[in-house]
Amino acid sequence: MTSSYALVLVGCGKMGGAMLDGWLAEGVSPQSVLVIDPFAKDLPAGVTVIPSADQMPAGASAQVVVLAVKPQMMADVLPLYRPLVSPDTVFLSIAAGKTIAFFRQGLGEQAIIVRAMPNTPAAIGRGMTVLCAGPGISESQKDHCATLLKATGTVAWLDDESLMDAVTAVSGSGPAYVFHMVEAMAQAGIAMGLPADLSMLLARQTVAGAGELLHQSDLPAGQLRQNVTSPGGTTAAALDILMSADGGLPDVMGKAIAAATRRGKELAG
Ligand SMILES: NC(=O)C1=CN([C@@H]2O[C@H](COP(=O)(O)OP(=O)(O)OC[C@H]3O[C@@H](n4cnc5c(N)ncnc54)[C@H](O)[C@@H]3O)[C@@H](O)[C@H]2O)C=CC1
Ligand SMILES: O=C(O)[C@@H]1CCC=N1
Repeated sequence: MTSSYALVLVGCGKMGGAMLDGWLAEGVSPQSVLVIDPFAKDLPAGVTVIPSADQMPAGASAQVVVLAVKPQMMADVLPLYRPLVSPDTVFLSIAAGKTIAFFRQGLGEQAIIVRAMPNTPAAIGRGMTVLCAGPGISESQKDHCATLLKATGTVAWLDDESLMDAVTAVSGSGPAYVFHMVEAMAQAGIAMGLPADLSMLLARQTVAGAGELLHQSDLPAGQLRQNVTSPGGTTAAALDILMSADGGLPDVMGKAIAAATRRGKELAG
């Protein structure tokens, strides 16, 4: 077993697994990746997996250690990875809420940390990741992290770490809101008499198609919305409800994103 890894992925669940899929699809060599996860299953061929850090080969080193376990277990897991701390190793956390200060406390002040917030469309190269760098990181290490995450979609850097909980609330959790909208649209179609299968197909294809149009078009979302909306027509009737000043979608979305941001701050501790 080689002991010098380009990537060590600690936790290969829904998000870690999505990122791994994205990396492998973009040509990262499976042999350069070590996954550490006691419950990992269905891993891509060629990727080495071990159940726990104590089974790492002696003297193992890594360019990037991606910390992708639940925030609630991060404090227990971190001390196991202190042997990997070196000036040449970046610890890239994707955990909601957990701060750079928290990782420097768990791994030691010398540890080089990047706090990242990806989302699950990373699995198909259409993710959105925001990165925030801790002290001591070199420009080439920042470039390396950005290149790694660009393999899974779009990347943005943020200087003000205090905004990472808002980032998490918008783009990290955001795919769930969109999937829930599909569920809600399908349910509403059923209420209007559509067969369940057809209603789900309509809702799913409409959101996927609208997402793709948004992706490929240069027009702002508001213009794309107006392009659907004939004066006095069906869309306008629906938007009167969704855009109502009193309890419309902006109001509900504002409350939802504020709740997610608050939860991120709670998870910091
Ligand atoms: N699911 C999502 O859409 C996103 C999740 N995140 C963050 O990603 C992290 C993981 O979340 P999910 O993938 O959703 O959770 P998950 O539960 O699907 O994955 C966690 C993985 O950690 C593994 N694990 C448990 N104990 C371990 C240990 N001691 N050592 C190594 N691995 C261990 C589990 O077997 C599991 O495969 C969280 O910190 C979350 O905040 C960030 C952005 C989006
Ligand atoms: O729900 C969560 O806490 C994680 C972080 C962003 C998406 N999933």
